[in-house]
Amino acid sequence: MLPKMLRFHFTTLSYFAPRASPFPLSLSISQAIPKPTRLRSQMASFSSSSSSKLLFRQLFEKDSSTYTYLLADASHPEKPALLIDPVDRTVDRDLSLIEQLGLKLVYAMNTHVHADHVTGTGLIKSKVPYVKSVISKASGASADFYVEPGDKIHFGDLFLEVRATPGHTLGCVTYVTGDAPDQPQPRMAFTGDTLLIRGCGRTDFQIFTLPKSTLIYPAHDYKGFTVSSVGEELQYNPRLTKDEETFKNIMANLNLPYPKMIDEAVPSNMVCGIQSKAS
Ligand SMILES: N[C@@H](CCC(=O)N[C@@H](CSS)C(=O)NCC(=O)O)C(=O)O
Ligand SMILES: [Fe+2]
Repeated sequence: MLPKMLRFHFTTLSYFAPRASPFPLSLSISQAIPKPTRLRSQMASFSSSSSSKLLFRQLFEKDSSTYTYLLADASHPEKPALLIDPVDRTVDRDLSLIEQLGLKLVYAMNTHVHADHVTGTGLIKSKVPYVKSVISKASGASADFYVEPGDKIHFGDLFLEVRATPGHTLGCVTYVTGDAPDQPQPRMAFTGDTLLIRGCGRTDFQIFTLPKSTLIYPAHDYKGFTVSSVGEELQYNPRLTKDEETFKNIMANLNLPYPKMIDEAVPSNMVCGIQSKAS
């Protein structure tokens, strides 16, 4: 299993979204489902602004120890925002915060199909109809837009890159802040469950091709950590610093309990959190 997880999956986009986008704020996504869509890879035109334009919040859902991340381009007139890995039971809290901050939520995204909680994306869409849900094509789940490795998700002048980081689930992706002059530095990687702080769901070394200064924001933490970096995890992650055989042995003997919500969470998350609707 491990060698497969180490493979690189970057792709060159072969087609792009048309310039006239029906999507609010002229963001990158312009095609609608039902066909899986690709995101425009064109870079946003750069201004001389600094990384201070990124508004960032790390939110926590205690029952599943899940982190939800809020990112927005605070310098853009419409303050477009996105949520990564929202949880259904904290949707009202998240939407209230977004309103208080004067942001316009445009994307509700998942790093993967979660097994331990129901995603908030469907509920968010029912409350804020113009929000579009996003998940990887490889996840097999339904959403408004499907991303693939190498795609870029623009919000205002900022964007996230999509990296394939399978292992925990086949369709796990990591969303990474752009490597460009006016993008936030250090880079930030939203790793889902692929890489946890001093742990992992399943490893994927693709994350470790990022600069050591890259900040790591996983989907869960069970020990009280909030953030790490590629350099720290390379040095101190008790699983990923082992050789392959030892790693396989550790992962085969985690003896984690069956996630309490898996029977409800996975079917729901395959349809964006609401079973009666497509997305
Ligand atoms: N007890 C929790 C489930 C905990 C769990 O299995 N966490 C997953 C990520 S959520 S799919 C995991 O990969 N954990 C790795 C670890 O080392 O803990 C519940 O019942 O929901
Ligand atoms: Fe998970």
